[in-house]
Amino acid sequence: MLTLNQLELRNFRSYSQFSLEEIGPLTIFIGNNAVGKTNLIEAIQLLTAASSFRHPPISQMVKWGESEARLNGLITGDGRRLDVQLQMTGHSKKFSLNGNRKKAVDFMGTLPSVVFTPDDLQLVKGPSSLRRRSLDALGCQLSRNHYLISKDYEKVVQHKNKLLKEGADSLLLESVNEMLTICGSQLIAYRAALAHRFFPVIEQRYREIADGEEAAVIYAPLGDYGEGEELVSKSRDELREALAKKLVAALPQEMARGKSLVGPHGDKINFQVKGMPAADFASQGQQRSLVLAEKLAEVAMVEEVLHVKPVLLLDDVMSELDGDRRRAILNYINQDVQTFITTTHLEYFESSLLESARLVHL
Ligand SMILES: Nc1ncnc2c1ncn2[C@@H]1O[C@H](COP(=O)(O)OP(=O)(O)OP(=O)(O)O)[C@@H](O)[C@H]1O
Repeated sequence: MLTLNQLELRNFRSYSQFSLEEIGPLTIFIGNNAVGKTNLIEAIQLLTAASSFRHPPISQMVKWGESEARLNGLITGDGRRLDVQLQMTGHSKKFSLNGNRKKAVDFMGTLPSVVFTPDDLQLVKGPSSLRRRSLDALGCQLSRNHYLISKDYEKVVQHKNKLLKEGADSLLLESVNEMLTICGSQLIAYRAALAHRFFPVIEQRYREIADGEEAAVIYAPLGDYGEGEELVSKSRDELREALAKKLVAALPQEMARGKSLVGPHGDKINFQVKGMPAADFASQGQQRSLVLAEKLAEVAMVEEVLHVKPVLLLDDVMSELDGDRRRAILNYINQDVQTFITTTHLEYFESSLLESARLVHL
């Protein structure tokens, strides 16, 4: 099993220097508010998933007054020793693996991670963009193509929005729509394939956490193209045609509003509990169970697809969960997933767990 064995931060956020060696299966970072706990979770996420859940500009991560930040990690296991490094200056990020420069896309599969923060509790009732981002973040860690296509699609939509704002003519917009159709239908196909595999795992985890209560997660991007089995059975050509038609129909309205309105950047992903839309009806407890089910399902998916156990990063979520839901997470931790937890108080943890943890006071 691959694990993060050493971690070193230099001039990263609030840290001039921080290092931790011989890291074991469970580490708990304890400290007061603003002491730098989340900064450590972010550093580990950058060295594993090559991204930060905070989505900051690079310059924000370099310690104030410094010109360069550096993160180093040593990943060991399965007879391997991997030195991972991320150097950040004002505008650039450089990843390297065993001294060789890597693109983010080639770096991110080395040791994946799943992160759970209090912000994730907005996933159920918050805007669809949060659920799309969450699905794509998993997809990007699982598949190089998902990453590349979502980046390409983002660029084309940005370009189209710029043209729409500038009042470009329909001929130019139609040619951009052709590119959008190609990348967009591919992105839909990747999302559909992932959702088809991933959502039943969320539903299963939810049943386990919520005493058999039924939940569903639904991705139906192209209206009458259905969801689940029906959607994944569509060929790439069918998806392309369906998206192209929608883009043609929407163009006059897009030109009038100066904004791109159709495509996977507007896809809806919705949770249901007992057949009802969770965004409208789920209680606080049901929302927490859904998000927890999603996170545990992410761990399972990474393991199933990449045959690597991800690192689990739990940023200050224990205080947000009740006893049963905390136990559901801690059960997972027992199933040997290397885990990092931040907390301001240790009272949320059972003594047996604390005995097996390394406590790092900040
Ligand atoms: N680029 C930076 N340079 C210096 N300090 C920074 C930088 N970015 C963030 N900080 C500081 O890091 C601190 C926040 O750290 P962090 O978010 O890790 O806190 P935390 O321990 O998780 O707190 P809480 O328990 O309140 O969530 C703040 O004091 C902030 O000012």
